[in-house]
Amino acid sequence: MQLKTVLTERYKRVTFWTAFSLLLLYTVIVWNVLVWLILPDNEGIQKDDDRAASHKRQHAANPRYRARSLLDVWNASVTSMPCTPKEHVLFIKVPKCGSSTLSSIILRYGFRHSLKTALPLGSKFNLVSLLRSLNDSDHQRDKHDIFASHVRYKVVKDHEHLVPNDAFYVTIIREPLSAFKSFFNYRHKGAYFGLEGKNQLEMFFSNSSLYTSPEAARFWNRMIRYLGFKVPANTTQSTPHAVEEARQYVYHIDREFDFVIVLEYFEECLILLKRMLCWGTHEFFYTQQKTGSSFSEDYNSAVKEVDDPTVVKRYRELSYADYILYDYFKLRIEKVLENQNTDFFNEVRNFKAVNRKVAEFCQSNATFGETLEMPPSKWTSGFIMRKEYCRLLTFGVKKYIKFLEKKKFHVV
Ligand SMILES: Nc1ncnc2c1ncn2[C@@H]1O[C@H](COP(=O)(O)OS(=O)(=O)O)[C@@H](OP(=O)(O)O)[C@H]1O
Repeated sequence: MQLKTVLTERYKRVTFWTAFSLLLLYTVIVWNVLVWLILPDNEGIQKDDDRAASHKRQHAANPRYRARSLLDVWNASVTSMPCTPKEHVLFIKVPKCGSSTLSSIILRYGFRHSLKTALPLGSKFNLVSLLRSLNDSDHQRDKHDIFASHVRYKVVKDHEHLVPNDAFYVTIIREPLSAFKSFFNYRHKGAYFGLEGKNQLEMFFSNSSLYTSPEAARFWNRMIRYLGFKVPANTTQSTPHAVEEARQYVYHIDREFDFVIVLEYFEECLILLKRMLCWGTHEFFYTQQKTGSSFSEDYNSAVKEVDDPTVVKRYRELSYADYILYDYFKLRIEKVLENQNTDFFNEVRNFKAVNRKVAEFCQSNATFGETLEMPPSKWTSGFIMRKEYCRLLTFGVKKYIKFLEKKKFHVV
């Protein structure tokens, strides 16, 4: 009886341990099969994690990322954003339309958020150089997050494989005659045509041998041509056919771009852009870049203030396609603004006031280390801004290129 009990007990133990071992073996096999089945994904995840970790490491080690701390944005801001910031932006920087001001806003965003930015190679700031950079074998495989250098839309279209599919397409235009005046002054065209003193533009447009000269042929429709429109040959004056072609191209631009900013409504457009991109208000602070008077002392009297009706009429005829472009998008923005509520206009007012304070602080004699403190408001994140941050605000494209190349931002 005792022997039987002992045998039964042993039998039970053996059965238990056999069953346990089999179960363990089964678990190990199933586990291995599962691991084998999902291994490629795991590896992918691991690689991504490694990449993210190395990305973060680079940030920590790279002195240029210290730039972020120069503007401490208070998280307690009332403007919490229930949207995801768009980080793929293609900005077509139409010359003499306030494009450098907007470009530096966008480049700064790319810089502060460590985005991959398409920049010209070396210190040469021209289309050829940007193209060389885009065609560079190291870059060719990768898409770029940010495009904000001078580059014609046609060139971008030819390199569309480098632009993320979800990129936000934005450009800027300006009242055509103002843009032309800015160009005329910046490129010293008065001196080129032997004009001196006041009212140079009036003299230029009252002399047909000047405004019909081969040199002047490239003066007209500069904005729409930059945006890719081929002005039909021999149509310096608008004909119904030429007008229709230009109008069709403007519709095309409207379809291709998410937003066409009109300089005359710059701040309003910045707030609309801020909402569309879901960026913080502080990302849009700016100081005005490339003002005409900084290139020529007599800009105002020689060019800018010229409002002779003949000049206006002649320029309108010669640049008819730019006016079709401008009138269309100006009307568009005015309609958008008509539909905004008081909150929007209060936000614009608030932005102007805060940006003015920022600009004053940056233009003041405050020394490095001094700060500007802005409390949160209904629309603006509160922030503490150190004087050094002003450099980021005033940097133009060329400077960004230089220090992005060096991968350094010296804060002390
Ligand atoms: N925010 C804002 N509001 C109004 N006007 C502004 C603004 N930012 C730049 N500007 C004016 O835009 C002109 C310079 O244009 P760009 O920056 O496109 O020039 S450039 O092509 O990059 O050289 C130049 O115009 P002019 O002064 O008439 O020459 C700038 O003064």
